[in-house]
Amino acid sequence: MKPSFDLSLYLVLDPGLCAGIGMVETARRAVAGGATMVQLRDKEGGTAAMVETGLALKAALAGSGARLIVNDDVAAAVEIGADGVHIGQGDMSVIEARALIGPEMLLGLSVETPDLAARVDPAMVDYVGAGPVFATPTKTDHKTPVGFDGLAAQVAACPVPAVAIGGLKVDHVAQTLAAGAKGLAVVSAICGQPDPEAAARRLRAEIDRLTR
Ligand SMILES: Cc1ncc(COP(=O)(O)OP(=O)(O)O)c(N)n1
Ligand SMILES: Cc1nc(C(=O)O)sc1CCOP(=O)(O)O
Ligand SMILES: [Mg+2]
Repeated sequence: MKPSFDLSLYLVLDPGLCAGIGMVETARRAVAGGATMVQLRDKEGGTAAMVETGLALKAALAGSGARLIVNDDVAAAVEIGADGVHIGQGDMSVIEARALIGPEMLLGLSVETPDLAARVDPAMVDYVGAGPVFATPTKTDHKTPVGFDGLAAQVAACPVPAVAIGGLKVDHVAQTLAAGAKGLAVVSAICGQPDPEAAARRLRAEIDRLTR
C-alpha cells in the first residue's frame, strides 16, 4: 500500500549547509521538532553515497512517522527502500519514474507554472513542489520566482496536493497556507541553523496555530 504523507513541514537536506552535524543528525532533530517529510538531496554525491546516507536516514527516521523521499536518483530511492522519490521537469519522465518505483512509492514532481501544474497526472504523481516562491541562494538554477499569487495560481491549477518551496521562512507560513499549499518545503530555514530542532519547532508551531 502507498504510504500516507503529510506535506506540512517538508525538510529538504543540503549536504553543504548540514556540514556541521551532518544530514542524518539534522533530519533527526528536525523530525523531533515536527518535520513530517525529509528529502535526501545531494547533487554531487552519486548513487553509492546517496544509498549509504539514505539507509542511515531510513534507520534514523524509523518509527517517527516522517516520510523519506530521495531527490532525482530513482535507482537510489528503490535501493534504499525510501517512501518516495522527487523529480523535476528536467529529470527522468514521470512515466519512466513510476515504472521504476512501482505503484506503492510516492512520486513528487516540481512545477513552476500553472500550465505545468495543470498537466500533472494524478494517476502518476502524488504531490507537487510548487514555486519557487522567492529567489534563493540554496538552488542557484531555480526558475523565476512567482511570489504568493503565482503560488496560488499553481496550486489552483494542480490536481494533487502542493508543497511550496523557495526562500520560505517562519514568517511566510500564513501566506503559504493561504495560497492553498499544504505546507512548506525548506532547506536553509532548518539546515545549518544553530539549533535545527528549535527551528523546526518554530515552523511547526506556526503551521499548527494556523491549521488547528
Ligand atoms: C519539494 C521539492 N520541490 C521542488 C524541488 C526541486 O526539484 P528539481 O526542480 O528537480 O530541482 P533539484 O532539487 O533536483 O535541483 C525539490 N527538490 N523538492
Ligand atoms: C531544492 C529547491 N527547489 C527549488 C525550486 O524552486 O524548485 S528552490 C530549492 C531550494 C530551497 O531552499 P531554501 O529553503 O533554502 O530557500
Ligand atoms: Mg531534480
